[in-house]
Amino acid sequence: MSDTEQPVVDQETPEKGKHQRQRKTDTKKKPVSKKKEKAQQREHERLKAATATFNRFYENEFGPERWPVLLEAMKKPVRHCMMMNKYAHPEDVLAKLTPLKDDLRSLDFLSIPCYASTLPRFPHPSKDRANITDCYILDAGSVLATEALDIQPHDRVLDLCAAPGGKSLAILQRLSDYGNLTVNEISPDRRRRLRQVMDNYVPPKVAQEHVNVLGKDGTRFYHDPEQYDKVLLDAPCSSERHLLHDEKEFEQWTPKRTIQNAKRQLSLLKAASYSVNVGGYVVYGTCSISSAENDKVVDRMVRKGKVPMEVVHMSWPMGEKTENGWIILPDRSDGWGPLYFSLLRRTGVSKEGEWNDDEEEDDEEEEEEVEEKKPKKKSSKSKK
Ligand SMILES: C[S@@+](CC[C@H](N)C(=O)[O-])C[C@H]1O[C@@H](n2cnc3c(N)ncnc32)[C@H](O)[C@@H]1O
Repeated sequence: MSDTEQPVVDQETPEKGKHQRQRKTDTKKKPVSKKKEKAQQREHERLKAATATFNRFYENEFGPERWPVLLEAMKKPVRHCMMMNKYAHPEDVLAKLTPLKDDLRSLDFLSIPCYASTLPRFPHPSKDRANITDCYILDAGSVLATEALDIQPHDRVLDLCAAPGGKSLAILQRLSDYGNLTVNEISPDRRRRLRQVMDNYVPPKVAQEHVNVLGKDGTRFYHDPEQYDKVLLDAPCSSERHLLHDEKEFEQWTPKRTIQNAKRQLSLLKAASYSVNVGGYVVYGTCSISSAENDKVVDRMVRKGKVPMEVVHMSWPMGEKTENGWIILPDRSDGWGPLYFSLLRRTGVSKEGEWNDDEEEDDEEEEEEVEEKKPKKKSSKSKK
């Protein structure tokens, strides 16, 4: 799922990856040493190979007609929206929005005030009279994922992979004085950013009484069994759209990466399911387009049944229905996404002591699936 926070992005100019910047300097045609030339050649070959593998893999997923269209849409800059912060003073917020009213479009399908903009740039978030920041810029798809949890004012909520905190903030917008939110983040640097977001957006009294920041490994989050009404698992994932804008990261991509991610995602989903009440809900989400990281993770969670979970099939205002959830893809959703999410409900108590017994067997199963997908030389045919 998308890890977007306060990007100062130009909405119309494509984000310039290092690759694009590199090309610009290359056109100056300085004499290049043989050694440098060879290094450039190797770099070029690596990129070409990664591009070919990437395209083959996802053409297999989406079919030869859809994939090029989706790829082009993903190369465009991510579309953002402006989520208003309910803790900011209403008069200050009104003063900010009034001059912008012709450029903002309210996203009415969301339950918290969010705006899309026709401006090339969103206005910067600013401080209200009490030093609370008034708005947060994020991918609108991200708000949709938290909407799926249908947060009630009194809910006890866990955000298991929370930094930098856009979705935690979206959850807080719906909680009242009776609810509380636990935000967890493993990375110390990112946790610092998360705390900063909480400090900037949430009044100290609310943060003190209703927000709990933890730094645990989410795959081992087993100390709070059946403690939460709702759990958001916005899982670390392949983030293919971001990869397309970062040449160095993109070069590292192989189909194995999606399988490694899927393993970690399943461990996180198990812990999330263990933490939710019987009858409570987990939203599992990613910003990956790989079904191995999306429907298949949910499938394996439900199939294993050690914490009994069922998929809740619901209707949704945007995106495409998948086997276990919804996916919002930028070629068909006005530039938003990618975002996958699935809503799961816990249906019973967990069976103690049987947690990890057949994980190894599962992992081998998945590795085989990827190996099988490798096409033979030069075959451009896909299964769809
Ligand atoms: C997709 S991002 C979350 C974005 C966040 N929900 C938001 O809306 O701002 C995933 C986060 O999970 C964290 N993470 C990765 N592995 C983790 C683990 N084992 N336990 C907890 N957090 C983890 C990453 O550091 C990253 O910050």
